[in-house]
Amino acid sequence: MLVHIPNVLTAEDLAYCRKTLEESEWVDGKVTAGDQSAKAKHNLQIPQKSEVALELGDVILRALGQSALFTTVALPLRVFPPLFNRYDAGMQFRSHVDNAIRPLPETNFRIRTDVSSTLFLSDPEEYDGGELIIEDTYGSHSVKLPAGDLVLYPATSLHHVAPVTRGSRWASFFWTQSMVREDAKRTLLYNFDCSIIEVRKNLSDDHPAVLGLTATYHNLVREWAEL
Ligand SMILES: O=C(O)CCC(=O)C(=O)O
Ligand SMILES: [Fe+2]
Repeated sequence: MLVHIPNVLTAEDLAYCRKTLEESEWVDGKVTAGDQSAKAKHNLQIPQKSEVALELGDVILRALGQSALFTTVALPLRVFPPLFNRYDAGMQFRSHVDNAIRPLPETNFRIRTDVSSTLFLSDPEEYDGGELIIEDTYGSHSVKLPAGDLVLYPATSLHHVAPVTRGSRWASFFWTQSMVREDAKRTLLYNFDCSIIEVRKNLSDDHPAVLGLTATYHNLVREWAEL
């Protein structure tokens, strides 16, 4: 399931991220790529362990923590520290699938990448091209969002970033290990949750239908969650 979450970053957080990134040093993006994707990847990144990446990553993690939609869509167990990339004119990231397992920097932990995310830091008017194109069983989806908005998609998807032909596209990207590994199950839970929210607009919280649906939602999570 592909989900767009608007306004994950406030205007202040966005301005702070952009200003800090403007003053930072960028390196070749191949540093965090696997073997196949290194050949496909032509962009720049902020070094993963730099203070800037850690500091701005925390700004983003804090914002995600306040997003009920992120929680209900991703059902996060662990979120990889956000990374930052940039495509200037002529840069692109050809078709690839993200690595399944990623070591968490400075720890002995690894995460399984279930959900991939891009948080746009440039507005669509600032560049041409640079669409994130995601393939699924229903075809290709082209994503180009306002700065501060997030897209989540299954990490199992083939995807690419189209060549930027004018300007520069800046983004943060990261992966989430979900409590629910399968996209199909996460999609069912998300749709179920949205329907409960709709029902609660018309029925009181102690109505037997609300109680029953809420109990079933939690019991499905209990059935499917891996912690
Ligand atoms: O820049 C993006 O939107 C996606 C980046 C990407 O696919 C990756 O780094 O694996
Ligand atoms: Fe990717």
